[in-house]
Amino acid sequence: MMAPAAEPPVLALERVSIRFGAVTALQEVDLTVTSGERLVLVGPSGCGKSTLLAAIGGFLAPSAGRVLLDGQPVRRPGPDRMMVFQEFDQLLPWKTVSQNIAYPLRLAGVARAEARDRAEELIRQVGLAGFSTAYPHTLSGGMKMRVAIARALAARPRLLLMDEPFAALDALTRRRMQQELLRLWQEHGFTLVFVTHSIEEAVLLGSRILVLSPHPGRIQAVLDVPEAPTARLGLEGELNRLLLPETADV
Ligand SMILES: Nc1ncnc2c1ncn2[C@@H]1O[C@H](COP(=O)(O)OP(=O)(O)OP(=O)(O)O)[C@@H](O)[C@H]1O
Repeated sequence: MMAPAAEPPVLALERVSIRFGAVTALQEVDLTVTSGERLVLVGPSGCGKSTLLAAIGGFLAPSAGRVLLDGQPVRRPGPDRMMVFQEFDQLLPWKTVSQNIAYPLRLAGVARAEARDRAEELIRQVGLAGFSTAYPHTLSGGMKMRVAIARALAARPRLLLMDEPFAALDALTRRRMQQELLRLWQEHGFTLVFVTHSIEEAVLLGSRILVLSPHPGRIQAVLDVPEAPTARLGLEGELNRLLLPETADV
């Protein structure tokens, strides 16, 4: 009997290197991400996390190697890879909440009525019912982040790419957004690549954690996140030792 074929990865990086002049930001990174995974990238400042995300997004071409989405080389940004940043000004200030969410759909050729319906559905799902016609400057930082997430999910991307999305939020809002992201993941089952500096956030949100080491950026470790809370605490300890070796025993 033939073994069942393994599901092809949504994303594959094959020996990806990225150089900026004399600086090698990433060196020969190999990685695959399967459908529904929540991959979190951690590592010290300057290790290449944002560079890796930009290459997946199609904003940066690798100096060597390939980035494949569903087996096809990534050459440019596209609505199949929606990006969420930490900046509060990532929304278009002259468009309402609903228009901000519908805009990328319209650009991707979705009909006006369907774009509006999808926007309204996502507005409800991220807890912003009643704010469809509000403009970004009237919203709090947390609400703007909800709009950015709604906009990304409305496009039904193959990959949701998030670059430290909650880093600029206050601690309480950050916690709430983390829980809501997990809830949205349960509803939508999207595939997530998430960059953070926070070990706690990585363990909370990730199903797998990739640790990068700097200069040049390479994969130092790939760790599965266990379900059991005690095992998760152990993983936090392990990540602390990997990322802060000099302070691990203090
Ligand atoms: N456009 C660029 N031009 C030149 N060098 C760059 C550019 N972008 C990134 N770099 C360099 O590449 C390396 C990786 O940067 P990157 O921003 O990807 O790291 P990071 O892990 O996201 O850092 P941080 O956690 O501080 O955001 C750094 O040495 C950085 O100086």
